Amino acid sequence: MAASSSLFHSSPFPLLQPSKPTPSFLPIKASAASSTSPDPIKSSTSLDPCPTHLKHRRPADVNIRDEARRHSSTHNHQGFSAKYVPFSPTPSPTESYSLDEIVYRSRSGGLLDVQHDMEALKRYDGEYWKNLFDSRVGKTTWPYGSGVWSKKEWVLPEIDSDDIVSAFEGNSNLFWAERFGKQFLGMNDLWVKHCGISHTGSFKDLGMTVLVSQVNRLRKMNRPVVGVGCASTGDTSAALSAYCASAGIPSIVFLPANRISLAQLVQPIANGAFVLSIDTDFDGCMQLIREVTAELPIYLANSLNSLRLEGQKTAAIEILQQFDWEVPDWVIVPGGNLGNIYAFYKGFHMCRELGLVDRIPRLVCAQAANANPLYLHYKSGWKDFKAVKANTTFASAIQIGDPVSIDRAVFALKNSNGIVEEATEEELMDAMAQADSTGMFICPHTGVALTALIKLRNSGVIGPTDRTVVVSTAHGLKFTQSKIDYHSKDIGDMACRYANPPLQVSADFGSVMDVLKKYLLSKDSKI
Ligand SMILES: Cc1ncc(COP(=O)(O)O)c(C=O)c1O
Ligand SMILES: N[C@@H](CCOP(=O)(O)O)C(=O)O
Repeated sequence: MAASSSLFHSSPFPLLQPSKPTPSFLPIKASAASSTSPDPIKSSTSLDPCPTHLKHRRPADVNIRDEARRHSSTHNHQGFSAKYVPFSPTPSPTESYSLDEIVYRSRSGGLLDVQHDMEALKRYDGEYWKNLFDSRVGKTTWPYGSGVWSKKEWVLPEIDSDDIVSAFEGNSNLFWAERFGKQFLGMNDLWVKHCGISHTGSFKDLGMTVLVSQVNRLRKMNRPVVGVGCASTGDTSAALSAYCASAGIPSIVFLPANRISLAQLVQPIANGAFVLSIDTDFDGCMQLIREVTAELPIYLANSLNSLRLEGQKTAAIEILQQFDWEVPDWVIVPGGNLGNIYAFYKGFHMCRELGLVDRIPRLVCAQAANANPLYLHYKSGWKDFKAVKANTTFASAIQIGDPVSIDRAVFALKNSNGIVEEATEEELMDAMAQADSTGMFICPHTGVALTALIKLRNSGVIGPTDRTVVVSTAHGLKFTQSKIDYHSKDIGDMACRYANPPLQVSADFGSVMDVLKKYLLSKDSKI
């Protein structure tokens, strides 16, 4: 097939070092150096009745999944593998589980981690992986068009592409926060990784595509998985229900009643999930789903399940890729159940171990002061961890007092020379409003991360020229009520200093002209 041979070239990368073998299943970038795969854009002209890129199009009755299926039947042995091991700096070599087992905890009751066969991955050097990942960005090739599955060999190497449930998530915008950086922080190398500009509006899509794909595989293997369930503060449930709906798998979500935004609540409802609104907080829901999934054939979709983090870690790899594999100095991540901070660490760490970069950034985990168990733990010098009762916060998705991934987060922070910061309600709402006033439209959790940045910048820990990435975890449109409250100055004990309420004006030309002149004068002294 002309189309598949250009997408899945079977010859080695022309530009890669000859000492390393090149697996035949990997696609290559169309390159001017290749006589068989001319650059489709360069070789077509606007006068050509049938441009070259159309001549190379797959036949009309073939879709991208069929194309991948045909390809995998000829190249089904990749040689890479992964398994569950107890989460530990030195995992016991005697305890491990296949990813096809349904297991969330180690024998001792501790967390699990997905361990890749690093020796197999190391058979290819850093340049190789960089070229491979770069060659897949922005394509429609199944499943590599996804920012997660473009790193498939590092995520779930053994899954059949046909079992993958993907919305081509990832590849999210790394936004240069030019005005926010200059105006509020005196910084010119500040970036916001918009993980929330995504299929269901949060970074959870990155992990959920992996988890639901594995569930799809398990169900095809006739494993006892009738449905998939989670406890949620609103984003995990949205992602779970969307991915399950797209694969026709039942989803069950436990939501803390009256503690998530309306936009988040409507997502699983619209996607056909079985939604339980439970009169408790997130920690209560988490406890319940753990008990329920131990009894019923419901697969656990929270980040306690280490599969999720395999997808989430690709956001870290993507950041490096977007900087042409240069390492930023700082990455700031808002933390709740604390899976994501470890996922970022793991992504950066893998890139260093496999030779794509030579160091990792310093990580900052940012918490709401109203739900700050990690911050308190950090401030105590990592003494005994104590769960807290999480209080209401505008950053409602991180209103979590007993995070399941506490051990993973501590490990990530200790190994990245990391820092934990906190944000009061006023600080996080002001930061969100300031960011919005420079053209963003962020969620309150991103406001928490920006507050951490502001504090670390003011104290001089983060320097004016440090390249810094703030991870934005959800879309601001999910949290409009918090913005309405702020801009209406409708929040007790909060000055709402950056509120921008609409002006009521009567419907006559004179009144409208008066207010407009006043406004323009305030903006431009030349008028
Ligand atoms: C929008 C948003 N930001 C941040 C977080 C925190 O992520 P994690 O629980 O992995 O720490 C969550 C969920 O917990 C979230 O939904
Ligand atoms: N913010 C999360 C809380 C649960 O986190 P998880 O990563 O363990 O699923 C949510 O949106 O539910």
